[in-house]
Amino acid sequence: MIEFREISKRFGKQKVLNQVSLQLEVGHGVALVGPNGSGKTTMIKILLGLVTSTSGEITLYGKPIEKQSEYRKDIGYMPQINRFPDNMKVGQLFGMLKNMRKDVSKEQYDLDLFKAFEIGKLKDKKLNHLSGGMKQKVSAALAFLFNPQVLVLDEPTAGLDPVSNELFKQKLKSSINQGKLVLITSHILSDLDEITTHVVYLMDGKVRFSKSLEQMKEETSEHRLNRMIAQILNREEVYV
Ligand SMILES: Nc1ncnc2c1ncn2[C@@H]1O[C@H](COP(=O)(O)OP(=O)(O)OP(=O)(O)O)[C@@H](O)[C@H]1O
Repeated sequence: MIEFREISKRFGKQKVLNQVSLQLEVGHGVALVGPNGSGKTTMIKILLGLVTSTSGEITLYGKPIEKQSEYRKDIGYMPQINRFPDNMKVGQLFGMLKNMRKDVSKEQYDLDLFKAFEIGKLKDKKLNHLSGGMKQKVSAALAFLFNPQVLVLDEPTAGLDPVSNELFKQKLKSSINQGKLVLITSHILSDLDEITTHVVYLMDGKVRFSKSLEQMKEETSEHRLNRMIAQILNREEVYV
């Protein structure tokens, strides 16, 4: 569905992504993991058109995204850092975005997280008065609101309390089961355990490995994501 074809990115002299090729399919829960600074957020931003690649291309259903303007509408995005308009109230933000997306009817809205996180109760609160976790909840509810086929979530669980974290994971699980594509980054691997169907491990701007969970389970005989990843990395180091 989405293909990264030899994507490279330089910031000045620094090569942040080095010929990254990757295929992402509907119905997959893809965990994009790797050390700090390995290029995860940059990959996501290139996919969303927020940063331009130095070379390579990304295609959606075989067509380069550069030539499409509407493709972003089908991607729900939760950024690592939320930048909401300071003086706006929560209710006003939802109202404004609904007005901008007249292409989606009310019946199509996905209000599961909006309801689960009780965002309605926050409608008169100013966005800059929200706590970090509340902002994450607003951001999560917005990412799902217009029922996109693809969800791109950059460290979405940071700051969520345990109950909200669980509600969020269940929502991700059911979205993947419904055939959506979820691309998620997190350093908290236990948060990814139940939702991941594929792991892409990025290191120094290169894909160190990209495997399905089944493949990783078979190769390692482990059940937890952190142990599987650690074993695969250790084993590869021996052979390098
Ligand atoms: N706008 C920018 N200008 C210059 N360098 C940048 C810019 N954005 C990112 N970088 C650099 O690119 C590298 C990769 O950053 P990126 O945010 O993609 O990493 P990450 O894997 O998401 O890291 P983390 O796990 O810490 O969130 C880092 O060295 C970062 O300093």
